[in-house]
Amino acid sequence: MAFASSLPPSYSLPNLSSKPKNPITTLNKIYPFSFLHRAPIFRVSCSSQLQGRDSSNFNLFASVNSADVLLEEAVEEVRVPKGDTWSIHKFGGTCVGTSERIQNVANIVVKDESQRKLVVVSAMSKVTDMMYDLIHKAQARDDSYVTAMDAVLEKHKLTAIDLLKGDDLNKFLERLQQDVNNLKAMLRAIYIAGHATESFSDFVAGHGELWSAELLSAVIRKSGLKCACMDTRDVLVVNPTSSDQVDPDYVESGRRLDKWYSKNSSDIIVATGFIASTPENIPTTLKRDGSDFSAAIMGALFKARQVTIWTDVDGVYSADPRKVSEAVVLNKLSYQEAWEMSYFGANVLHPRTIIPVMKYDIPIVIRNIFNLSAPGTTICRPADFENDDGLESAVKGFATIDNLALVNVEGTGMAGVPGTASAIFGAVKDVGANVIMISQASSEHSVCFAVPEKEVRAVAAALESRFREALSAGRLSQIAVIPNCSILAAVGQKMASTPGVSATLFSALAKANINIRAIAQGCSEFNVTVVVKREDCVKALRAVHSRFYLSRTTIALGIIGPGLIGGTFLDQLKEQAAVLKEKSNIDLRVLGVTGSKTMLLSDMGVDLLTWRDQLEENGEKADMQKFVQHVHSNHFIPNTVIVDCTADSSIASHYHEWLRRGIHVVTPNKKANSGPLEQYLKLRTLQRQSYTHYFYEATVGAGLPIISTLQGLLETGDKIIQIEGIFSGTLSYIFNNFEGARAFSEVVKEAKEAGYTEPDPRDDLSGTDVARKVIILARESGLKLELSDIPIQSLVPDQLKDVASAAEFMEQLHKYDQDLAKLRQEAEATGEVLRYVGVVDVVNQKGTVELRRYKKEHPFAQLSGSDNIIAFSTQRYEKQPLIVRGPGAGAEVTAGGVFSDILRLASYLGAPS
Ligand SMILES: NC(=O)C1=CN([C@@H]2O[C@H](COP(=O)(O)OP(=O)(O)OC[C@H]3O[C@@H](n4cnc5c(N)ncnc54)[C@H](OP(=O)(O)O)[C@@H]3O)[C@@H](O)[C@H]2O)C=CC1
Ligand SMILES: N[C@@H](CC=O)C(=O)O
Ligand code: NA
Repeated sequence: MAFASSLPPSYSLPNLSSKPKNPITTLNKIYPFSFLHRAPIFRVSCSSQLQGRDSSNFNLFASVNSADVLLEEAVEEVRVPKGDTWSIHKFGGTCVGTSERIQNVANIVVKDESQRKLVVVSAMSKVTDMMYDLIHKAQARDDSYVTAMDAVLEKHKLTAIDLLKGDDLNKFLERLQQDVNNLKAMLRAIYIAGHATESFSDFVAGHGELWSAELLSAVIRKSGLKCACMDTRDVLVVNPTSSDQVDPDYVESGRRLDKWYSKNSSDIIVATGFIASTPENIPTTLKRDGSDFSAAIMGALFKARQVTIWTDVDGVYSADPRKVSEAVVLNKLSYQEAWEMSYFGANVLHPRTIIPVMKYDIPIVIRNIFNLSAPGTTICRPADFENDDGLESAVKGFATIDNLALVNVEGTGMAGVPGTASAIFGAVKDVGANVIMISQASSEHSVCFAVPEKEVRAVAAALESRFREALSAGRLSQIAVIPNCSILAAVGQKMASTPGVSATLFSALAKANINIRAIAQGCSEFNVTVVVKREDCVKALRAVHSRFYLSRTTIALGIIGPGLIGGTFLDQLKEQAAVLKEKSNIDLRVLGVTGSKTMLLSDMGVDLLTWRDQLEENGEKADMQKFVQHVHSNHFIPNTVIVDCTADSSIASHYHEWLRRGIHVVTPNKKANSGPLEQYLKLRTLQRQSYTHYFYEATVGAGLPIISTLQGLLETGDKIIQIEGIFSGTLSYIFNNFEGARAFSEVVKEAKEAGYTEPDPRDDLSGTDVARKVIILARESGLKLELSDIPIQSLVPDQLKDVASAAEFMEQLHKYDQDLAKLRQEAEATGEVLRYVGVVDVVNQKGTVELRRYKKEHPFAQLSGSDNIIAFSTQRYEKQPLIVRGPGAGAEVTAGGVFSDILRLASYLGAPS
C-alpha cells in the first residue's frame, strides 16, 4: 500500500503560496511522488496555475512508464493463479460504515470457504462525500477545509482505535496522520489556486478507499490469516472515454496484477474500490458505482468463481418495493435482464458492471449484509436457470421511469420519405436531449418518442424550426407534446419465446382501466415498454406486477356477517393462510368484513389477528354497495369471492348480481337456495352459464359432504329415489339429550350455547330450518318445490310464535316444557325415541318434515351430539342407502365447510391439487 511513509526523505511540496512570475507553463522540477503510486511517478510542477483556472495547469502528474520502473525492482514474477479458486466480494460504504460493521465484514470474509478471496472495499459511508467536500471548500478558498479534514482524520482514528491494538494500531495511525498531512498540503495548493483538476480531486477522494482497505485488511490479519492490501491504482489501468466513463485496459491491468501479485501473493487480498490509474499512471476513478465496477473487473482479471456484491437490500426486486408492496426478490436474473432492469432505474448493478464478468460467465450475487439469511439475487447466464417455462416466469420484473414527455411528429408527408427519422433525431441530438423510447407504426405517418420532461421544450422548438417548411406546406400535420408521461417496462429474457406475454400485459392494464399512449418492443424482446399517464403509473405497475406475480389463485375475500360462523372462519383462515400460500400457492386476502352496522375495508388484507378490535374501534358505517365495490374493484387481485355468513335473505338476493359481475359466492346461508323458486332458478341458470362459481355446501349438514355427494351422484348419472335424514344439528342434539328428568327448554338452551341453533332458535324448533334443507336438496335433485309446499310440524308453542325476540322466546320456553315431555314419554312407553326427520321423496316429487318415532335399534336412534344422518337411496344405492353421518352444526364444522368451499373455488381457479 502506498502511504506517505514511503516518501523519500528529500520529498517536499513546492511552496505554492507565492505567486509565480512566469505565466507560461514550464517544467520546473521533477521529483518522485511515490505516495501516489508504488511506481515512481514524476511530478511536473507548472508555473501558471495561479493566473487563471485553466485546468490543464493543474495536471500535475506525469509519469514514466511505471511498468519500466517496476522492472527496476526486479523480483521474480509469480503469475496470479486464476480461475474458480477465487471468490470476489465487494462491500459498499454502508457495509464498512462503523467499526462493528468492518468487523462484521472481516467475519464474513474469514468465513467464506473459498480457497482464495479478493475483497473490494469502498470508503466508509459518507467519507467520499466528505473528501469531495474538502476539495470544494479548498477550491472556494474556504478555510474550514482544515477542520473538515480533521473530522475525516478523527473518524478513521476512532474506528481504528475500536478495531486495532498495539503495533497494528500505531502503524495505521502513523500512516493516516502522514496521509492527512500530505492531503492538507495538497488542499492548501488547491486553496491557493482556487481550482482542482479532476485528477487532483480523484487523488484526494480515493483516500477513503485506501484507509478502509487498510483497516479491513488489518482486522482480517488479526484473526491470524495472511491478508494483502492492494492499492488498485497499482493494478487497474483505465482509459477515459468521452462520456464521463472509463474503459478498463485488461491486458495492461493483467500484466500489472501479475507483477503486484509477485510481491504480495496472498490467498486473501483486500483491494480498494473505485480508484484506478490512467495508462500514464495518473490517479483516476471508475466514476459512478465505481466499486461495483472494480469488483467486476477484478472478477474478470482473476477469472473468479463468483462476484458477490454486498449491499443493504435482499437482492433485485421484481418491482420497486416502495411502489409495489408485493414485490419479490428475484432468485435469478440473466445478465441481459439485469441490465434492462438497471436501465429502467431498478436498484440493480450498473450495466457496465455486468460486462466484465459476463464475458467469462462469472455469476454476480447481490446479497444483503444485514440479512445473511436472504440468499440474494444471482445474475448469471440464462442457461443456468431452472427449466421453468410458462407465462409467469417469462417476465422477471417491472420498472418505471417518471417525468417524461412524449413527442409525436405526424404527417402524411413522412411516409416513404427517406431521411425523416434522421432529421427528427438529428434535431433532438442537436439540443442534447436523451431519447428514452421510440415508436413508429409501419404506416410511417407518425413517429413518437419519449424524452425527459425537462428537455421537451427544447426538443419541440428544435423540431418546429427544423420542420417549419414541412409544417407550413402541410406535409407534417403536427409536432405534438404530451406532457406528464411515465414509462412502464416489463423485462424478461423468456418474453421472446413465450407467446401471450404482451396480451397478458395489456389485458392487465386494460382491467385496471389504464390507457396506453405508446408501445415499444425491441427486437431482442427483453423488454416491452408502454407509455402511460404519470398519475396512472404506480397503478399500472401494481396491476401488471400482480398479474404476473400474484398467484392465479390469489382471491380477494369479502366477508359479510362476522358472527359465530363468519368469525370462526376468519380465525381458521388466520391459522391456515400461510400454509396455503406456501404449500398450495393459494393466497386468500380478506379485503373487507361487514356486519349490519359497521364494516372494515383494507387494500392489502385485513389483519386477521386484530380484525375484531379494528372493526369495533375503526369500523366505518356499513354500506353494502361500497363494500362490494371495494372488494371487487381491486385491480391487482384476479378473483373476488363474497362469503355470506348471515342468515339474511336480503343479502342472498344480491347473489345474482354478484355472480353476473364475476364475483364468486360462497355461503352457509340457506336463504337463496330455499327462497322463491323463480329466483333460485334464475340464480342457478346464471351460475351454469358463467364461469363464476357459487358454492353452498354448509347450507345442509354444515361441513358434512351432503351437497357435493348429491351433486356427484347426479352428475355421474345416478337417479335419486329418496333422501331421508336428520338434518337439524339443533334438533338432533335436543332429542339425543332430552332424557330422564331433563327439561326441554334446558336442552334447547344448551344447543343454542353450543352454537348449533340459527340466530333465532325458533327457526330450528319450528322445523323451518329443516324444511329449507329439504327444499335445497329437493331442488338440487331437480324438483321444483317452494318452501310452502312442505308440510312442517312445528315444535314452537303457538303462544311463542310471535314473541318479539329470540331472547324473549328463550326466556318463556320453559313454560311449555310439559308438552314435549309428554310426547317423549308416549314414545318411550313403546320403546321408541323421538327424531325430527326430513324427507325428499323424488319419485313422488314432494318433501316432508316431521317429528317421528323410531325404535331404539334404528340407525336414527343411535346418534349423539349434533349428529346429522342423511341416507341417499338411489338407483345405484337401492338396497343399502349411501349414508353420510356426523356433526351437522356448530361453529368449527360449519366454518370448516365454508373454508373448504373457498378452497374448492381456488382449485377451480387453478390451484394445484
Ligand atoms: N350455526 C351453525 O351450526 C350453522 C349455521 N349456518 C348458517 O350460518 C349463518 C350464520 O350463522 P351464525 O354465525 O350462527 O349467525 P350469527 O347471528 O352469529 O351471525 C350473523 C352475522 O350476520 C350479520 N348480519 C346480519 N344481517 C346482516 C346484514 N343485513 N348485513 C350485514 N351483516 C349482517 C350479523 O352482524 P350484526 O351483528 O352486525 O347484525 C352477524 O355478524 C346462518 O345463515 C346459518 O343458517 C349454517 C350451517 C350451520
Ligand atoms: N341451526 C342449524 C345449523 C345448521 O344448518 C342446525 O341446527 O342444523
Ligand atoms: Na354440508
